[in-house]
Amino acid sequence: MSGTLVLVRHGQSEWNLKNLFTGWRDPGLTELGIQEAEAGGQALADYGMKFDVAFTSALSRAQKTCEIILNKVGQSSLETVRDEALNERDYGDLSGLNKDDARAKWGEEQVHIWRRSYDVPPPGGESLRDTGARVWPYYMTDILPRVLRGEKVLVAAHGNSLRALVMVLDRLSKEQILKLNLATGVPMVYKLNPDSTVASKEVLGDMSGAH
Ligand SMILES: O=C(O)[C@@H](CO)OP(=O)(O)O
Repeated sequence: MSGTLVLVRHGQSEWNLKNLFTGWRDPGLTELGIQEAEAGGQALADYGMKFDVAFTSALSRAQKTCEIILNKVGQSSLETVRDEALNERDYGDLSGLNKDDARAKWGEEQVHIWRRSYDVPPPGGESLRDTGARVWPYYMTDILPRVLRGEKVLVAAHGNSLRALVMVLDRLSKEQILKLNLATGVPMVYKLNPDSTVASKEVLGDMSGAH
C-alpha cells in the first residue's frame, strides 16, 4: 500500500444555487456550501484523517472548502498548493447563463452533452478531455509523487476537474463518465498501490443526490 488521496468537490456556490454555468468565474460559497464543506471536514475528522499537504484550485469556492476542511481536521496551517490546473472546466460562452434557459434554447440533450460528455466542448470552452489535458499532467507531476511517497493528500477542487481525475482512477469509459456526477462536499478516499493504481475507494457521504 502506498499513500492516500482524498478528493472533494467544493460546497454549493452562489452560482450553483442560481443554476448558472460557472466554469472559471469566481462566486463564493453559499451558507449551505459552507455547511457541506464542514460536514465533509467532519467526516474526515471522524475517519481520523491527518493530511501531509493540500492542493486546491485558483478559485475561491474550492480554496474556501479546502480551508474549512483543514480547520475541521485541526490542520489550519497545513501547506496548501493552489494551481489553476485544478480549476473547473472553462464553460466558454455558456459561463454566466442559466442552465434551464440553455435547455430551452439548445434542447435538453445538447446541454447534457456539453455538461457531461467526454469530448464535446461547450461553445468557446473546454470539453472534459480538454480539462483532463491540464489536470492529468498536474496530477502526474505534482500530486501523485507525494501520494506514492506515502503521504496523505487532500485535493479540494471542482465537479469537472475531479471527474477528469476520477475517470482515470476508476478506469471509466467515455460512456460511463457521462453518468458520473459528484456531490458537493463529499470526500472520496482513495488508497493507492505503489504502482499508482487504486487499492481501495471509500466515499464518506451520500453521492446519490448529485446532479
Ligand atoms: O457550472 C459549472 O461550472 C459546473 C459545476 O457546477 O456545472 P456542471 O454541473 O454543468 O458541470
